[in-house]
Amino acid sequence: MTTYVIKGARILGGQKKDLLIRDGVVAEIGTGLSAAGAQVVDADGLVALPGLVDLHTHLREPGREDAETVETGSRSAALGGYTAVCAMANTSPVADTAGVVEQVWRLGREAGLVDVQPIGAVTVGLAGEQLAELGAMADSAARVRIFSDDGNCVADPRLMRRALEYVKAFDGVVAQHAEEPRLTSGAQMHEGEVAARLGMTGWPAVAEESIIARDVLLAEHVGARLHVCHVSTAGSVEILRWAKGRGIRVTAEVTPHHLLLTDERATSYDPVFKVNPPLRTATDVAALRAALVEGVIDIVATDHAPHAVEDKECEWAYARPGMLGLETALSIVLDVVGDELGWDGIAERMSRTPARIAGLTGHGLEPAAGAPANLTLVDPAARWTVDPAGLASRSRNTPYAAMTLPGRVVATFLHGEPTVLDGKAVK
Ligand SMILES: NC(=O)N[C@@H](CC(=O)O)C(=O)O
Ligand SMILES: [Zn+2]
Ligand SMILES: [Zn+2]
Repeated sequence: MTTYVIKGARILGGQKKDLLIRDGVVAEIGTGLSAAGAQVVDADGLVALPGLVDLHTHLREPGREDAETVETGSRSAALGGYTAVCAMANTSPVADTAGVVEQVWRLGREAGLVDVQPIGAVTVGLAGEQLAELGAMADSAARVRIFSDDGNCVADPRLMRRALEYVKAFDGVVAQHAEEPRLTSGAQMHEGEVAARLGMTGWPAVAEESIIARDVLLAEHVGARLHVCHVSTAGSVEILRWAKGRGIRVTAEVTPHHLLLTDERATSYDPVFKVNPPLRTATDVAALRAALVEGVIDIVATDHAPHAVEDKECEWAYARPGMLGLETALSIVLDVVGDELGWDGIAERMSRTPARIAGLTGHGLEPAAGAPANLTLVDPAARWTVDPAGLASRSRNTPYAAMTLPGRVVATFLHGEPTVLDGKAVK
């Protein structure tokens, strides 16, 4: 293994330090460091963050390798500054058995670009009828701790209760896609003024909020951990604030796109803006930003949802919901709440807290002597323009095409080896 000396990176607290990286760990941290045969990485002007952790990524393998593979999604993640991603279970076949989660976990190891932590399905085939073999997935080599039917809501309250009871035994967590399906049938976008103007069927905020309200009460009743995926409304924030005030064990994520974009984008009829839950109003966006800064929403998760051209470049009504996120997440977060959060807040919401929720002990750690060397170096002064064709993802469905964004990932280190150097993937 190569030894690296990262020279003059700004670490949290603002000091400039050198980091000596050897045998997968930060061996030394100080000033004027050098080591025989070491490769020097000039980090003058760069900020060192703990490697980012994404709690919500769709990698599409097995089943839709034309849209993304574990390898291409992992490369996207590394370029976005991530060292770990949690891979959602809505693959084909669904990740509802020990066999499938172990396959995804193994593919992640083989790609070696980020740590891929599979998420297991809550119900067999995401059908919402029968609990999947949660215990077997937890005991497998993939050591699954997060369970989600994401894409679908676990709508049956009795199944949701049983899933919460089951995962409590091994301190697992159920990550809910909060969408009361009876309130969203045929929905195309956020139910509101814009949908009325466009004549599209709406997805009302209450479809999300009613499930979150129900689930925090179930989590309280059971005493188990609940995680709420992609929170998108101001009302959801109020329910979460109430639940946290009561001491209910609930965490929540918001996506970069829900922090930036609104339902006005649908007026373009460009399906790149079709996503689940839908883009909401400017009032919702403001509430989500404030909740993330305050900590009512714990983390940013990308909900990176690659889709093949034929599933996205078609009429709005037929397009699949979802958008890319891994390569742009940090820049969007810096753009919308960077000043309020500061670097420590960014590290908290994009690395430390997601690592803690997922139980990924080697991630989300400050660079310190002896800690696993999972870190990312960011140039806060750089700006870059998003070119869909230049992304490492196999898909092209970014809503940020041609936008110029702040902050560039210059290098990412995974277990002491670079996956990204000079802003380019190493392999
Ligand atoms: N977010 C989306 O719009 N789509 C996701 C599913 C999901 O996250 O619900 C997908 O798998 O494409
Ligand atoms: Zn979802
Ligand atoms: Zn998702």
